[in-house]
Amino acid sequence: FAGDLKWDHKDVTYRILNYSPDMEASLTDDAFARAFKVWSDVTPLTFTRLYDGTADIMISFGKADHGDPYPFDGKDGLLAHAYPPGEGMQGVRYSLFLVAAHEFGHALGLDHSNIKDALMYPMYKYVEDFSLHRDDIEGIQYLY
Ligand SMILES: O=C(O)[C@@H](Cc1c[nH]c2ccccc12)NS(=O)(=O)c1ccc(-c2ccc(I)cc2)cc1
Ligand SMILES: [Zn+2]
Repeated sequence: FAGDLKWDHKDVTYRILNYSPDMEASLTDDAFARAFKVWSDVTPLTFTRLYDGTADIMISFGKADHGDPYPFDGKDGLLAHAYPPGEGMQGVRYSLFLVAAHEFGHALGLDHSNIKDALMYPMYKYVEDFSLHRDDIEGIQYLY
């Protein structure tokens, strides 16, 4: 995002408002906790989960039209997706952890990266043993 849109406090709170029917709640909680840890590992930020009231980051699963001007349009709602040329879906696997880590990067003020291997690259890419790219770390440490 343009400018330094960032949180003015380090102890950021989040609340999970609802769950997806396709995934066990405890797995979802764990994916989100691991996605926040990606960012707290490289900044002074802490992330605390709230169970009611208003948190800094309110997480909800939505489908197509979910009440904001950006209706989801992908098959599973969350992601817009275009497969590279070739037959079939080339074994596409979605990871809630990866998508959440990417989204939380935006929620912390990061825009997209033009480095293919960066978490903040605009195109989703499944990786087994994920780690932040230097560009992601430089971006978040510039802000916090
Ligand atoms: O990029 C996004 O977060 C959303 C919304 C969005 C579209 N353009 C911008 C520009 C700046 C911020 C957000 C968005 N677009 S999306 O098509 O739903 C999308 C979500 C996640 C990802 C993504 C997930 C995991 C990895 I690794 C890399 C990209 C790509 C695209
Ligand atoms: Zn993005």
